[in-house]
Amino acid sequence: MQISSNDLGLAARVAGLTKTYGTGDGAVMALDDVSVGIRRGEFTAVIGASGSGKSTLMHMMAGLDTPTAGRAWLGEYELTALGDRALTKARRRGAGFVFQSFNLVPVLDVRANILLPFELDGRRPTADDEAWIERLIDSLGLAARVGHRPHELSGGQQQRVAIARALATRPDVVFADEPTGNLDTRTGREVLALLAEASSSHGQSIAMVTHDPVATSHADRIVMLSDGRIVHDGGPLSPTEVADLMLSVEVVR
Ligand SMILES: Nc1ncnc2c1ncn2[C@@H]1O[C@H](COP(=O)(O)OP(=O)(O)OP(=O)(O)O)[C@@H](O)[C@H]1O
Repeated sequence: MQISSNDLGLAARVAGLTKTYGTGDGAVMALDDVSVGIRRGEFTAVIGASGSGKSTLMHMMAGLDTPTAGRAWLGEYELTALGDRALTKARRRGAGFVFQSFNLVPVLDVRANILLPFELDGRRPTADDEAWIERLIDSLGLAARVGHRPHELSGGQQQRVAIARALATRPDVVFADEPTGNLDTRTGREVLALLAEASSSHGQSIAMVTHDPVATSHADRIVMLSDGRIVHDGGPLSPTEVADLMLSVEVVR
């Protein structure tokens, strides 16, 4: 019988996930038998040193890449049971993305960038979607910028457009990969607060990958990877506690 993530109150989950890059002597095991679920409405931070497997895990959970072994579910779909076309569709419906490099389409204005997930999915926003998008544009402080193109915006504004785009379709999970990596400290903090607000006020499930202990301060849950394995999974921690945790894992390695 198929048990989807939804059946377990999870927005996404992976079981026994392994990812090996390359073969023979050059093979790298980026993920080693990882099982974890993203709980609905929670802001989960995935932390770990460079090379610990954070981005690989995110890519497998979001259906951007396929595992060597194990299974992955996103919302109602088992990603690892789908062919290419169905996988693309499941990812478009189930995942929103915020990347370090913003990844906005340069020739489209702000509004068209935010509406892009609908366009790609071949559907028109409903009246309810439109109202939600207007709310997002307002609450993210983009109302005066909707007709501008990305190069006319600051880095912080571009990331706010990326957040609006990721939230627009109310996906099962918003995956954020080092969302503050290209921003100054103050703008980075604002972006994190906006993501946290999306989770606390609107029940948006968020999985954020970061190696910055300060970026985890809004997270409800902290999952830590080391050498492709989960070595910590618990409630909120202060940046100092996160830094200590990362240091202790590095020392043990
Ligand atoms: N396409 C690839 N080909 C070969 N090895 C890869 C590939 N992608 C990742 N790896 C290796 O897999 C391991 C995990 O990489 P991953 O990018 O998931 O780590 P990370 O924790 O996200 O690191 P960072 O914080 O530096 O982005 C690393 O050893 C990396 O070199």
